[in-house]
Amino acid sequence: MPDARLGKEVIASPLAIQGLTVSYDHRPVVHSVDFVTPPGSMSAIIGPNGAGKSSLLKAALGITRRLTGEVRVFGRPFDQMTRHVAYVPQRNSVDWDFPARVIDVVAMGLFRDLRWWQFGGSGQRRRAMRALARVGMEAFAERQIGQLSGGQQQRVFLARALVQEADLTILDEPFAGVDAATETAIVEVLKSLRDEGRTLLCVHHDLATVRSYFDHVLLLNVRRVAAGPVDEVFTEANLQATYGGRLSPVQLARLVEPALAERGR
Ligand SMILES: Nc1ncnc2c1ncn2[C@@H]1O[C@H](COP(=O)(O)OP(=O)(O)OP(=O)(O)O)[C@@H](O)[C@H]1O
Repeated sequence: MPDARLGKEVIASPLAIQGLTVSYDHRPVVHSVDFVTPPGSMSAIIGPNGAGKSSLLKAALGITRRLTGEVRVFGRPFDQMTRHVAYVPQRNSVDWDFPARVIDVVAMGLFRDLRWWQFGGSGQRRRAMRALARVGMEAFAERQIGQLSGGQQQRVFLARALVQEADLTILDEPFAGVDAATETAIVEVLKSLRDEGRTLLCVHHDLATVRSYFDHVLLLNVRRVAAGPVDEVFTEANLQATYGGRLSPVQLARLVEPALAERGR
């Protein structure tokens, strides 16, 4: 049962982080962060290099134990909820030279749901092929993963998360190093998942696309600068605070009020 001490918002939330501090060698790289993702939302974690974005994700996923504070997935500890969470790591964190076919990598997303005698069944292959079709990669099913382009690799990773049919999907920089067409394709898939009521949380670096891709945002620079709906939180003052005043007034105007910047040309 969910912890009765926690508020209703935390119990209903796909991911609720309270007072989270992550430290390496006694140095906090994430400090006292509170953050709640609303159900059926697409949220971005934004912040400069070294702001603690990946460390926060690792804490949320139970990958690092160097933390204090509380992380709850639908009101429960992550360990009890792993079936409900899919994770798409950074593409460059994986050895793509490992000999494996695309279809096998995608089907691996199903393994935690299966008993050993169910491995290799035709049902799994069908589910993996459906996921590959959703990201436009069914023609590559038999290819070795080492023969794919960066954008194709990212689509395969997304397909691997899709077969899990998770309620919460966490993605670490899903658009890093992909071309515009692949980025658009990935965004469409993510938005369709959100429209099905699923929740997505992405580490994201491109400030220019925050407004069109996401509905909620966490601005992070070791500490939480602000969090909430993009319309309320993605403001000039909050961006300056997050990036330590390193964005020029022109950059800020374009990011915060793109329509106004367009008209002023
Ligand atoms: N395993 C580790 N041991 C020691 N320090 C670490 C470790 N992992 C990360 N750090 C440090 O923690 C800080 C936050 O790193 P993190 O990777 O979480 O930031 P980030 O916001 O994801 O950065 P980027 O945008 O560059 O990916 C950095 O100063 C980094 O050097």
